[in-house]
Amino acid sequence: MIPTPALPLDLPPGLTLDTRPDGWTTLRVRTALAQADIALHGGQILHWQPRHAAQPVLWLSPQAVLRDGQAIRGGVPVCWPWFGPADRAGNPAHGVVRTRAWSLRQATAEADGRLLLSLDGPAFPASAAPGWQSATLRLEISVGLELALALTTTAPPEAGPETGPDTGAWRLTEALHSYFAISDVAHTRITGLGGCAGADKLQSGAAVTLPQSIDPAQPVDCMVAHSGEALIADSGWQRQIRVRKSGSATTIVWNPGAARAAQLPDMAQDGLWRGMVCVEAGNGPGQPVRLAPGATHRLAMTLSVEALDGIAA
Ligand SMILES: O=P(O)(O)OC[C@H]1O[C@H](O)[C@H](O)[C@@H](O)[C@@H]1O
Repeated sequence: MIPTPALPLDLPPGLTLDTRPDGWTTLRVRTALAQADIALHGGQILHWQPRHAAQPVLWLSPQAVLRDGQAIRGGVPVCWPWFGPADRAGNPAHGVVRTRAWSLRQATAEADGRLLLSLDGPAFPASAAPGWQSATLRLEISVGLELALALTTTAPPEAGPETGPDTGAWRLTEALHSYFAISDVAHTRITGLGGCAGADKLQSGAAVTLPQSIDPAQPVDCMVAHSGEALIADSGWQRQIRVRKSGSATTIVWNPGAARAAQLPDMAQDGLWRGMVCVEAGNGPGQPVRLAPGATHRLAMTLSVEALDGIAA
């Protein structure tokens, strides 16, 4: 069933509703500063391109589908209230909100040309994520020459399941799982994570320390302790994408490579994996957030794109 989106009656200039041929609704932002498309399904930004960028900044699989209960492959999926595999059988990876309908709470056009959107997280049954159904989740999106995303969690008012020093707290893992568009993995390097330590998911979670320059032409799936910025330098498109973040103690770097991509939904088409890389802002299982009942936490990410200075080999 395609949910009917709840929308404010008056949309500001630059924001329209787009009903796609498959019946799903996206919010379409077209301003003097940038263009963006946002699906209410998953509260997921699918496209952002500031006016000075010749190419979209976010990658969206041409095979992606908007389907109830399914995640959209690309853009910035919201992983919440867990990142990674579920801790109980039958639950999906990466939480319960990337496959459900969010609602638009507010949309405003700012005097400086930015368009601000505020989305409320979806309802979900208690069985999907026990206790979390009484949390409040909100995503704020600022579309302009930069793209800023802020995901705010207010923990349930009741005591959570944690024991030990944080008895009664809620354990949250999460990510803004950004997929970036690149000209080709062969022309791209990721920097800013050199020396950061964490887990290599390709080696069953073995300890890893990242090099100064990551070559995404080799399969990579690492979650490392890192709270600074990362750069995605692309000599093919002569640009670099800057990923800044706050409230995030983990950065996740992922490219599946050819063999794994062939097994993944919406990535199997020959060569699609070469045009994307994920550099994600989160709080992973190695650095979970523990929230007292009713406490608030804000995970934020700001993206910008600029001419390439040089590429680290
Ligand atoms: O296929 P999905 O459930 O969307 O997950 C896609 C990817 O997300 C993250 O980047 C993880 O680190 C990967 O291990 C995972 O494969």
